[in-house]
Amino acid sequence: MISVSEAEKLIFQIKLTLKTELVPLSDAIGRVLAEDVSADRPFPPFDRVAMDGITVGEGSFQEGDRFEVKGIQAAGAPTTELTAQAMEVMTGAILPVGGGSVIPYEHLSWEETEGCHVAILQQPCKAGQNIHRKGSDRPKGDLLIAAGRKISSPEIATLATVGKAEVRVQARPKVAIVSTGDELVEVAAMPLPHQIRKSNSPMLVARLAELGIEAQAYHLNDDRELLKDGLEKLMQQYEVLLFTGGVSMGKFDFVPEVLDAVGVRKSFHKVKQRPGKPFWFGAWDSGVVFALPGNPVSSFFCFERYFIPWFYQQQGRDFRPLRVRLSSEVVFKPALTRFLEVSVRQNAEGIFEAAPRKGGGSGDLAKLNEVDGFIELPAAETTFHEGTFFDFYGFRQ
Ligand SMILES: Nc1nc2c(c(=O)[nH]1)N[C@H]1C(S)=C(S)[C@@H](COP(=O)(O)OP(=O)(O)OC[C@H]3O[C@@H](n4cnc5c(N)ncnc54)[C@H](O)[C@@H]3O)O[C@H]1N2
Ligand code: MOO
Repeated sequence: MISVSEAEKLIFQIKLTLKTELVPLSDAIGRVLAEDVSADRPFPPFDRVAMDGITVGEGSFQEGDRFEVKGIQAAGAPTTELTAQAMEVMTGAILPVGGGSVIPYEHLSWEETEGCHVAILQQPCKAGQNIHRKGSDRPKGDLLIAAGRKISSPEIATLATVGKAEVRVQARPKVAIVSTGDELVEVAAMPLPHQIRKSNSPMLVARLAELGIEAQAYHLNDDRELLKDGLEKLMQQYEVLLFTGGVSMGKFDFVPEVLDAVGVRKSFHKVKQRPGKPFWFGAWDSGVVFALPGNPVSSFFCFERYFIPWFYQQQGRDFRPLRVRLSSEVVFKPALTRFLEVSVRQNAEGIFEAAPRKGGGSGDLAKLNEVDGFIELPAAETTFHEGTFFDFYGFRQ
């Protein structure tokens, strides 16, 4: 049996070659950028008027200075030339030729003299004020976003402004979830006394959807031949197979031997952890298998602890668990890493406090409704003191 950190290391060694694809900008949110994005023009692309008011010629001016005002430069109108001492200009307009600074309406009073509009300055005006100079944010060709960034709304704005109606992003891995076990029936079915409804696949499909992955769910019964045939077909179509169940010591736990029979190379079977000890992991040339233990809490926690960080790594992103403070002492004797269910609240000082939640074992899926995630208690210790910080794997958004 290997440790959690050894398991993680072996998992991280497996790298998929993710393809890229073009998607419309409207579908790019949450995807990972697969191209560098540079400024197609200077930012801003012209000397941009930054306040509604008037533009006057070069130089600085004093309170009481007077300007004859003629004409108006609206946003969206091609540039014009200053034909008097000043021209009205609107925010977002290109600065008229001859304009040297912009004085907002709030700093002006007005007079009508012999058919002329005259603006009188009420405050001093600095040379060049209220002009957002061409290229002052970024020069043309400047790298704005490097490939590998997860696209959020600020990136959408940048992509839009450089004209990316279509964006090259990393393709998502093709993922199948395969539940196993003859005791399992469909969600809509009425189970017989010895049966239960499938809950692991809907849970994992939902969790993958939160990660932006649309996974397909399959079920294979506890039969070597059926498992082998099913597995061979799935390996043709998918890059990631998430098995649940059938990996421990039972007489019908055929998953490890069938994976071996079809040529999936085992990286490890069994990890010094609770829950999730019988976790199996391996890969074939173009894909990877996470064979998660069937108990719902074990399946879920192994998915959170191993699949999600691995998925981040495939995308070139860092996965950093939040550090949280244990709010009461915990004693755990076996020499296993303990993934302990906790509720987490931020206290008045801004620290995240993790309160352990007692409950059943790894079959107690109802308990998951009452927790926010789990903390990882290292195998080397048995007493975990109040006030100590641990890594937190949260599953609520
Ligand atoms: N002799 C031993 N027995 C067991 C060991 C062991 O080390 N030695 N480990 C125990 C631990 S720990 C776990 S975890 C389980 C994992 O076993 P399997 O991966 O083989 O899972 P199953 O036996 O198929 O199922 C376990 C349990 O979970 C329920 N289950 C399975 N799939 C689903 C699903 N899709 N939705 C809802 N519930 C599911 C299943 O009905 C079982 O009750 O093994 C222990 N045994
Ligand atoms: O490792 Mo199992 O998940 O304790 O029931």
